[in-house]
This record gives sequence, structure tokens and C-alpha cells, in this order.
Amino acid sequence: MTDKKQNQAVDWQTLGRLLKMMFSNYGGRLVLAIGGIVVSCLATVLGSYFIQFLIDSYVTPLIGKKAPDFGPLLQAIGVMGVIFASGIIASLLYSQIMAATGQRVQKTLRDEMFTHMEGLPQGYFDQTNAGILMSTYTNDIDTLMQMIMQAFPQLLNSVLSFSFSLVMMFILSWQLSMISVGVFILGILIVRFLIVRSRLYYQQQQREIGKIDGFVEEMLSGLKVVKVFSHEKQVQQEFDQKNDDWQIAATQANIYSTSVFPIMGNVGNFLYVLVAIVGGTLAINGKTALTLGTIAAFLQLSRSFSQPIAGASQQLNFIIQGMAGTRRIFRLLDQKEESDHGTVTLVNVEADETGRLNETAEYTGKLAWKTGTDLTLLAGNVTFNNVDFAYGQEDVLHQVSFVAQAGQKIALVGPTGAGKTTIINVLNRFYDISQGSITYDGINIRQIKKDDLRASLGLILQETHLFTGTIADNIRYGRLNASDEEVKQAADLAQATAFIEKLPQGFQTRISGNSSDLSQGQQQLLAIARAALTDAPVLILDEATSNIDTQTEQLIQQGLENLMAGRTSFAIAHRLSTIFDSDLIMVIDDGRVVEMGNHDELIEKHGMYYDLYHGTLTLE
Ligand SMILES: Nc1ncnc2c1ncn2[C@@H]1O[C@H](COP(=O)(O)OP(=O)(O)OP(=O)(O)O)[C@@H](O)[C@H]1O
Repeated sequence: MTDKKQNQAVDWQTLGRLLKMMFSNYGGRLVLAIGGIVVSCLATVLGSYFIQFLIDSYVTPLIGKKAPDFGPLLQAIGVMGVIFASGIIASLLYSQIMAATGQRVQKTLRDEMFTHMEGLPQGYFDQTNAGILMSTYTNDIDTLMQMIMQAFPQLLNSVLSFSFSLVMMFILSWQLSMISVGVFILGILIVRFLIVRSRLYYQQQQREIGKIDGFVEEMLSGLKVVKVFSHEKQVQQEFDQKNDDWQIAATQANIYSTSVFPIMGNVGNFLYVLVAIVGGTLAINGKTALTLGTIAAFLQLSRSFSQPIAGASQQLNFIIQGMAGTRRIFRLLDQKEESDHGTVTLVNVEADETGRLNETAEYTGKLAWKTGTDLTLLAGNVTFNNVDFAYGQEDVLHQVSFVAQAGQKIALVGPTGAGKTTIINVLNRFYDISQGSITYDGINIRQIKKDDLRASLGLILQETHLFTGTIADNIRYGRLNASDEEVKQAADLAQATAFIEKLPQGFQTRISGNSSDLSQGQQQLLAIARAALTDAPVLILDEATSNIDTQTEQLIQQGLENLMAGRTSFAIAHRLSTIFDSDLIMVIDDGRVVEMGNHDELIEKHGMYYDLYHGTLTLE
């Protein structure tokens, strides 16, 4: 979106898309609501117009009569009552319809956004601030709903009231109408100035609130770091600055937008007085055929002619805010979902008496790649052939080649920023490589369905994410249909049972989503148990760097050893002590594999690994 477009009063493309979406889903309701608005406006204008008849045909003839008959007058007042009552009913109807429609659109869009977001590539989240994304779900959806429930119907109401009143006014008196149009043009010029100013500040206000959301999100996730470095004061100052920027923009936006009503109200009053004076003078001089009823009706109509201008300008502001939010919502919905052309799937298999593999829906603990109707037992051989990769323009991996054989323990070591995590990111296809190939049991990973590829790779990250629920629920996240017994076995294998059983309700103990009630070591043990339950044939471990007490560290190490037995594993090592027994150690530097071999071979080489081992080089 260009800046020019952002500053445009209304982005017609976005508006068109929104209206199309609303009409295609809720066409019937919207037509009914529009009908309600038309009836409500007509009722107001006709009611005012009727005053002319009421005075000229029913009230004036009664003046001076000795025994006046009020019957016809009462009848006429009754008709007027019916007109106004139908206006009230119609306006209640359209308000209700628009409120319900706004809520439905909100729910539909939120669902769509969430579903769509789940399909977006990792790269999108790496580049998008989570707070700004959150703000799309909350603020932008809110302003959109306000726009649909309030601004759209009231704007249409204002435009119709204005147009109907104008027609009626010309029918009553073209001279007074010309005066009104002159005053109207003056009003429009004032409102236009105010709107342009307030629009700029409203847009700025939305941008500032997005920045605040982003900042709060970032600070919440990094609160510990802030405390460790005692940076609370700087953070507070930075936050205050952002909050001040928001306040300045919001105040300016409000000053201009709230001036519109009082100013236009007074323009309306001015018009009222002007019409009364000019109309009265013309009637007294007998220059025109203006009756008392005509002047009274005209005065009433001049109100419903001038008031909508202020109302419409106010609603236009809400529409501008709503459109900015809608644009961000559509931008999220337009993000390209992760493409997946893979056809090879992962299935559970069991062997019959002859050793032939048969696919089964049951969990068997044995997996196979399914290509067409062919089944190949998943072994866990992974090969990188001259892999190159770049994040955008930045080349990160260069000619990376290695063979990880089924069941081998592979360790990746190297300085920070060397590209270890990136090797894992391209293996599970969070990102696609630019050159070379990666094969898994001889199949190019591009041919494997992404979900199935990822299901075959168990991931244990440095930061364990636990969800609000019981300990058992959290382990079961690894395989949702696992039985209690299987959950317990996984915890046993991960060496987690001892600490779990010490908790008040054992496996049924509830923990909170931010897992502050468990130590980091305990969280790691749960992550290992979870991965054990997933039973993925290939494991990826991003070793924790944090300080964990020696006893828990030994437990974790034992849990990992148990888990790695019989599986191909890739461990990103931050301490060399955990990788001495690896089958293959790859030393990565600046996106290249600079050395490869087992511990003894690499020590003999007297290269980078040797320097790391002897402390001449460090990993962090
Ligand atoms: N999402 C990303 N977008 C752009 N560049 C990135 C991204 N992730 C990593 N990089 C860059 O790629 C390079 C390799 O990063 P990577 O995370 O693979 O290193 P690493 O060896 O795992 O480091 P560490 O041990 O510190 O985790 C770094 O220069 C980093 O700045």
C-alpha cells in the first residue's frame, strides 16, 4: 500500500472488497437494513413537510372560530404520529440488523484470519511483530465492527436525510432553498478543513497504538532479560515516549473531530435564524406566496438538512479509521499461504506374516513413506547435497553437504550465527533452499507433504512451550490419542516421572501457560517426554544453554540418550561435553561445513574443533 493510498479519504478498493464480502454473505439482511434507513429518513422528512398542511389546512382555519371543530386537526395529528412511529420502528429495525451483521462479520473475519494465519510460512512470523499482529485481531477488528454497526448506516442515513430534505425544501420555496444551499457550502468548507486535519491524526493514532502493542508484546516476552540487566527505567522511558506520541496524535485527532459538531450545530442555528428572518420578511412583504405553515415546515426541514452534515463528517472519520483497520485485515488475509506440492505422505504400517507392509489407521509405532501405492519403511537417512540458502538477499548456507545415516547421532557445533539453526530450518522446510537438494530416505523433501515431513521430525527447542492444562495434557500434546499408560511410559523414558510424582496432583497437576510454576529443567524433561510420545523417527534437539543444576542436567542427558536410542538425531550443541560420543560432528562456520568427523578424528585434525575443545575458541 502506497502512502498516497493510505492518505486517501476512502480507499475505494478496500471498501469495494468489504462491501462485496458483506453483500455476498448477508445480502438479504443488508437490503432490509437499507430499506429501514430509507423509511426512517422519509418519515422524518415527510413528518416535517406535513407541518405545512397541519398549520395551513387545519390550524389556521380554526383561528377566530367561535366553536372550532378539533376533529380534523386531531385526525391530522394522528396521521403525523403514524408517520413518526413508522420512522422509529424502521430505525430500530436497521440498528438491530446492522449490530447483528457487524458481529457476524467480526466472527467470520476472526475465524478466517486465524485459519489463514496457521497456513502462513515461518518467514512471515520471523518478519512480523507479534504485537502488531495482535492489534489486527483486537483494534482493527473493533474499528471495523464500529464502522459496520454505526458508521455505514448513519452515513447513509445522513446522506438520505440531506437529499430528501433538499428536495422537499425546493418544493416548498426555491428562494429559501438557495439561501440554505449557500450556507451549506460554507459548512462543507469548514467541515472539510477539520476532517482533513483529524484524518491525518487518526491515522497517526492507529500507527502509534500498533507500536505500543508491539512494544508491550516484546517487553512481556523479554521481561526477564529486562530485569536481569536492570533496564526497567529505560524500558519505562521508551514506553512513556510511545504513549506520549499516541496521546499527542489522539488529542489532535479529537480536537479536530470534536469541533465538527459544535461548529456545524452553530452553522445550523445560523441557517435557522436566517430562514426565519428572510422567510418572515418575504411573507410580510407579500413578495412570495409563503404561508405560515410553509415557513414552519421549512424551518423544521432546515434542521434535518444541516444536521446530517456534522453527523456524516463524524461517521466519515470512523470510516477512515475502520478502513485503515480493514486494510490491515485484508493484508493479513492476502499473505501467501505456505505452498505445498508434496505428494508423498507418512502412514502407519504393520508387516504381515510374509513381511509385506500394509497401511493402517492405527498407531503402530512403525512409519512408512507412501508414494502412490508404494510403501517405503521410514528409516531416517538424511542427506544434504550442496545446499545453498539465503534469507531474502542474505546468503547464509553455502554448499552444505553431509550424510546422516539412520540411527546416527549427529552434532552441529560452531560459533553463534554460523547457520546451525538454519540447517534445521531448511530440513523441516520452514524455509526452502535455493540450490542443491535434501533427501530423506532417498526422497527429495520437496516431494513430501510438509505436515508429514514435520510429523516425522521430533523437535525439542531451547525454550519449551507449555500450555495451560495438566502435566498429562502437556505430554499428550505429542500424540493426542495416547493413553494414560503411554503418557506415563513417555515420562519414564524422559526421566520426568520422579519430579512429576512429587507434584501435589502428580500427572493431573495443572500448570499455567507461561510455565512459571516449573523450573527450566523440569520444562525440558516434559519436552523430552512429549517428544518421546510423538515417537518421531528423527529428532532435532536445540540444546538448552541455561544453567540447570547438575542433577537435573544428568536427568535430562539420560532422558535424551533414551530418546535418541535407535533414532537419527541432530543436536545443536552449545557445550562440547554432550557430544563426544556423536557418530558425526559437523563444525559449522559462516554457513559452511568446515570440519566433519567423530570426536577423535576431529581432535587429530588440529582444526577449529580442536581449538574449541581446548578453549582457544568459544561457542557463544
Ligand atoms: N529469520 C531470519 N531472517 C534473516 N536472517 C536470519 C534469520 N534467522 C537467522 N538469520 C541470520 O542467519 C545467520 C545464521 O543464523 P542461525 O540462527 O542459523 O545461526 P546459529 O548458528 O543457529 O546461531 P546460534 O548458535 O546463535 O543460535 C545469522 O547471520 C542470522 O543473523
